[in-house]
Amino acid sequence: MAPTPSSSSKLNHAQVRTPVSNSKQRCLNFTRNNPHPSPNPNSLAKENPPGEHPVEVIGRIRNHPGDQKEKNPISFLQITPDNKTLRVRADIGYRDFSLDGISSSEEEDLDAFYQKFVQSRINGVKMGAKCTIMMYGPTGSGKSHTMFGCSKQPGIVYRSLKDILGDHGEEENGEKLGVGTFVQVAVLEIYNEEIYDLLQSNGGGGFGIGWPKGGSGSKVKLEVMGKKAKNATFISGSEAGKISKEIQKVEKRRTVKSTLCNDRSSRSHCMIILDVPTVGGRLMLVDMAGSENIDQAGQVGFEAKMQTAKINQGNIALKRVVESIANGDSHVPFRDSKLTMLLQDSFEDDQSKILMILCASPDPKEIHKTICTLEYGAKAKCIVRGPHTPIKDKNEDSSSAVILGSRLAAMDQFIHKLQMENKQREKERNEAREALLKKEKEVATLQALLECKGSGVTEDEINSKVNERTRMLKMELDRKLDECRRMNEEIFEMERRRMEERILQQQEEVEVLRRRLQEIEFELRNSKDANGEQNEAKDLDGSSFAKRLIGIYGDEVPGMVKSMDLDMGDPEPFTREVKQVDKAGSLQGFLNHDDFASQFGTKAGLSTVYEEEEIEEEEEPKENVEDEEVEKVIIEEKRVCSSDNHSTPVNVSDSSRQLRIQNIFTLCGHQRELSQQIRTPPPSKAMHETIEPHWSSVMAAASLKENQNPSDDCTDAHIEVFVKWEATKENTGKFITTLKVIKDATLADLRKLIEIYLAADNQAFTFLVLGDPTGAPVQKEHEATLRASQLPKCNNGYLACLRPAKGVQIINHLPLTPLPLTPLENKLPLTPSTRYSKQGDELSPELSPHLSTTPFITVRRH
Ligand SMILES: Nc1ncnc2c1ncn2[C@@H]1O[C@H](COP(=O)(O)OP(=O)(O)OP(=O)(O)O)[C@@H](O)[C@H]1O
Repeated sequence: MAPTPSSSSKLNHAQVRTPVSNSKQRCLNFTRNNPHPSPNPNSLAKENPPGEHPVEVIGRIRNHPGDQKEKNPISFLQITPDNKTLRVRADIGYRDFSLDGISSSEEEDLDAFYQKFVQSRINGVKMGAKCTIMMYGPTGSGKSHTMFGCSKQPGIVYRSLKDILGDHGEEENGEKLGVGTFVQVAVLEIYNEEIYDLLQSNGGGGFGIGWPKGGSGSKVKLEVMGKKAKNATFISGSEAGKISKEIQKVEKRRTVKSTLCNDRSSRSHCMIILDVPTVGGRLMLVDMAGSENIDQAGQVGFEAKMQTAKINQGNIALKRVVESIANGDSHVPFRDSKLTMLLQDSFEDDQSKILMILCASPDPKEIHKTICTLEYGAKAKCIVRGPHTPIKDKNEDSSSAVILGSRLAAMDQFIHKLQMENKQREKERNEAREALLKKEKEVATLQALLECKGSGVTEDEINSKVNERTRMLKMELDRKLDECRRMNEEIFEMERRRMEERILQQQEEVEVLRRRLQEIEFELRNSKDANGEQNEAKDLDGSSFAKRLIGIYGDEVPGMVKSMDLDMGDPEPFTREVKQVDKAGSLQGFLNHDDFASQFGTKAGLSTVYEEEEIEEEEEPKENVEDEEVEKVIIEEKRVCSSDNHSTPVNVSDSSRQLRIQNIFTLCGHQRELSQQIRTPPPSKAMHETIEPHWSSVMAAASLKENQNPSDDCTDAHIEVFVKWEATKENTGKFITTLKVIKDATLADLRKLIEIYLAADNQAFTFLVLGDPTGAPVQKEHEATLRASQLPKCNNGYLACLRPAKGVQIINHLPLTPLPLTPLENKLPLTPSTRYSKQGDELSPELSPHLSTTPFITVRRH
């Protein structure tokens, strides 16, 4: 075939496209451009000693496709640490494939891969070796990517060129490169079982469906002659860059088509034949079409299916060739496909080596294809080249016996290898089975244990424990309950005893009191005898009083105990002092505790309220007033019992004891009667001096004559004033008290007394001038100018009517709730009602109800 002038003219001297026959071209270049003698083929033959494996198989696992990377972070492919075995894991188990090397593109990029597995081969080619590098694998597994690379990383083709020709340009190292190495490159495509010369173009014609749309013209079909493509065009050159560019251009002319497996699936096998004529080296780079089957490729239609079938024809033929060589078949079907025809030399030439790169995808969906690819590679790896390769056309004289012997030896080796592998697998399987059995036993043991533990034993244990615990808790609870009960009983018993003791103590006290009273009664009787007839009535009354008292306390009234209990707990006991004032208004004195103690002993201290009963005795001569205790006015005061307030300190315990008893009497109202019988000692000087002279005179004159008939005490010097509230719709006009004051006492003086009386109630009031038709209240500033004797007269006394200040309610002196001493109160022999009932006709009709409803007990406040 004549060279194409046009193509020749386009290229420089180093890049000549010369469509000549292989033999011619080789011969030409070898003689013309090789100044150095080619390496001795025998020396290369020595590098491939008989019986060695001419096919080296390397696995390359591509990256995870972008979208699947995160979905399948763990690949089903596992590389052993020695990088020689690839384990394919499936649900049912795994399979190990022993290869000459395995590389994962995630760990080793193209550059690393090339340096590790390819570069040494290329260096051999540079030195004159023959090497075929084949990319085998399913579509989309990265064959083209590894072979041609991408924009970022050049593939094996361009790196090889660079390694063989060097990195430098011609201008820089022209001398060296020009003289040294140059290469001839042919680019062929096997598509549809036709060989096309990608470096040649028909300039416009087309080959129909499948041809590149952007191509500048139709591709030139080549015939196969022997084991070579006849008239294939070569690019000759020593500049790697330029040649690479040319290859890049024609690479795009490859037939590609979008399939289900690959957007730009190579529908053809691409073969780049790179001769290094100077040394006789040859590099054949084969990027095979995808090894997928027709269905997987998703081709529709008869023609498309035919295409796929034809593409696969090359793969299938190659597979058969590999198998038959590996099997030592007498006939190797090289002629079954154009691809195998062109690769025949690679397999048969003793000096030729094959590097088969098995491309696989880490996608688990591709597991089946991956396994097929690896099986294929494993088989290729088993190819053994005998000491005398049966290349008939070279060694016509070789005896068939020798060939057969070497093949048998290879077969034996292969079988032995397989047997070893089988043994290894068997061993592994046995080990795995043993491990499995062991695990199963363990599981069974654990299960048995679990069942054993899960049986009724545990339940019984739990139940017994629960019962035990419940019993213990119950016992503890019972014990605690018993303890509580015992404690309760003890406390109750203790309290009972204490109460009994108290009662006994109080009974004793009452007994003592009773005895003392009897003594007093006795003394009184004696004194009565001495004082004549006048006192007789008193004695009688006194004796009756004493009898009553004894009767009352001898009765063991429950209320009594109660009242004493109440008083015992009083932290600030109050004591009463009696100011006894004679009719002349002179202060007789206070009854202090010492006097009480001397008179009644330490156990009893009674504050007494004098009560005049003998109204008939009021006409007694004045001169006898001092000697006789006839008319005594009592002012009742509350005072905190403390040592400061007394001239003589009192023993605290005795004092409180006295106070308690005194309070009982006070509450009972009997102390009046008691005091009636007692000769009141003169007031202490200190006390007497503490009272302001004028005020003391008023005070002395004033007395709370609750139980006394006012008429009894009216003298020339003193007047009696009945104090009551004004009767209105809301208030019934209650009687408050009767005051005995000196005649000159003013309303202001009265106010003071009344205020003392009402102190606890704190009720503001104004005096009303009764008799005044307007009933006008007396202005407070006028009170000092108005005399008590100017008040309206009433029952030998005077009536002071008080109007409560606005908004102030009159407090009823009667207790709202009955006191605990009600039974005793009810026993009081003297009540105002009884007293006034006697003389009710003497009282004005308005005053009578007030007086009758004013119980004496109410005037005592604690
Ligand atoms: N190792 C890799 N790293 C990054 N991308 C890769 C790698 N291998 C393949 N690819 C990408 O995957 C896609 C398919 O790869 P490629 O064309 O090389 O597959 P193939 O085996 O040649 O398929 P076919 O047989 O159909 O031609 C491409 O886009 C390529 O860039």
